[in-house]
Amino acid sequence: MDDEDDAPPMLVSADGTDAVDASLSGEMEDMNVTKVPISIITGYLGAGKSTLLNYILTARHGKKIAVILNEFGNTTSLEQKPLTVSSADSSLATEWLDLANGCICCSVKDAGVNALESLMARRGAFDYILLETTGLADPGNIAPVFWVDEGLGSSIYLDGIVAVVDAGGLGRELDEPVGEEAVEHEGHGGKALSVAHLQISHADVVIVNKADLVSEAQLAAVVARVRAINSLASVRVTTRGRVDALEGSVLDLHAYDRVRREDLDFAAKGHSHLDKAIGTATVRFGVLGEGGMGALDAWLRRVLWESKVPGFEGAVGWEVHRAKGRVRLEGGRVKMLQGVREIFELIDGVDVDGGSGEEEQGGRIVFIGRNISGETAEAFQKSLDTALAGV
Ligand SMILES: Nc1nc2c(ncn2[C@@H]2O[C@H](COP(=O)(O)OP(=O)(O)OP(=O)(O)O)[C@@H](O)[C@H]2O)c(=O)[nH]1
Repeated sequence: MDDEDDAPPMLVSADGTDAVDASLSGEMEDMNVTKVPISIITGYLGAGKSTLLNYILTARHGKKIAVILNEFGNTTSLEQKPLTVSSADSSLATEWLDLANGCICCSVKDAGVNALESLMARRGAFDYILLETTGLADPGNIAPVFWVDEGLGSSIYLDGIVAVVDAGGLGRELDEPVGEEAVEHEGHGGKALSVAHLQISHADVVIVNKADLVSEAQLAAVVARVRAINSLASVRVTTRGRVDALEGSVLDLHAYDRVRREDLDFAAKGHSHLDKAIGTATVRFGVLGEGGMGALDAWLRRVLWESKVPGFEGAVGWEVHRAKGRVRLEGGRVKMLQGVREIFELIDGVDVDGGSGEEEQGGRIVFIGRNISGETAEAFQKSLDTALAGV
């Protein structure tokens, strides 16, 4: 939070003094203030999503929150037509409830982006949006709609994805998915992938809920399993969704517009092999010049857009769910990489870390996804080394 990466740009007057034109600063404020954060709450059936939402809505946070309970479970139609999901009855979008803590809650039991657009027409009435998905939703299909869509992107920004898991039931959901729960059967030498895997691998925060129903040892095992699946996410243990501090732990994560060094540190320290279906690969590289940056960008396109590891075409059966990284450029500039599935973005950052630590002598990218471990992870590194050699 106190990372200088996140500081708003300073306004400096044309004559070089620090004075800032008041009207200009007012305008800039207006532009910034109107962007509303949206957090996506996913989680398996009955894991405690509604309980967490109720807790958030009644907690003290001084925010006016709009809640959308939606039917994004049908991800296929959303994927095909992200902006034309129709709302059956737009009148449902205006049911406002006053909550005891001054929070205004608008519950939209509706199906998609149109609901959000009609919600945004009431801009000013709320300053945060929580979207609760159905238990079977795949967040990898939903996140890009809010993250990169131009129309919505100008009024909303994706703050983070929160996955709620049931401490007692998670093992079975991961290991023995049945029916719709099993999204991918074994193949390419990998393990079956469940909806629970997908929800955890895409999450920025995982809430391990129903802690009261398991022993300390079971709880520790579940937390370790979650960390093995997603070493980039932070993990919070709760009973009835009662998270200690909401801001920074569930709300206001800024998980898509910043990448702090410590975000990558944990993932880079190696990962346990408690889960066979989802793995982590960390690639490292030196400080890049312009040519190197171009080569990295081209390599990322091959990997993320075409699902190919250049030079290692035999490496198949893997898929990237989440990618985060920091690239150090000559001259002290930093670029931050954010990726969900095939979509990625390289955002300008500031080199606040100064490259002091050993880890930060160059750049790092962490990939999380299906069958990404061992040989595939090695192939990623060797392939990138070749791509960057001699540039
Ligand atoms: N013992 C215990 N029960 C919990 C906890 N959290 C939620 N529950 C109960 O578990 C049940 C399911 O919780 P919900 O919050 O409705 O779960 P959900 O994920 O919204 O469920 P769906 O919308 O059906 O997917 C409810 O009966 C809750 O009261 C917890 O930490 N401990």
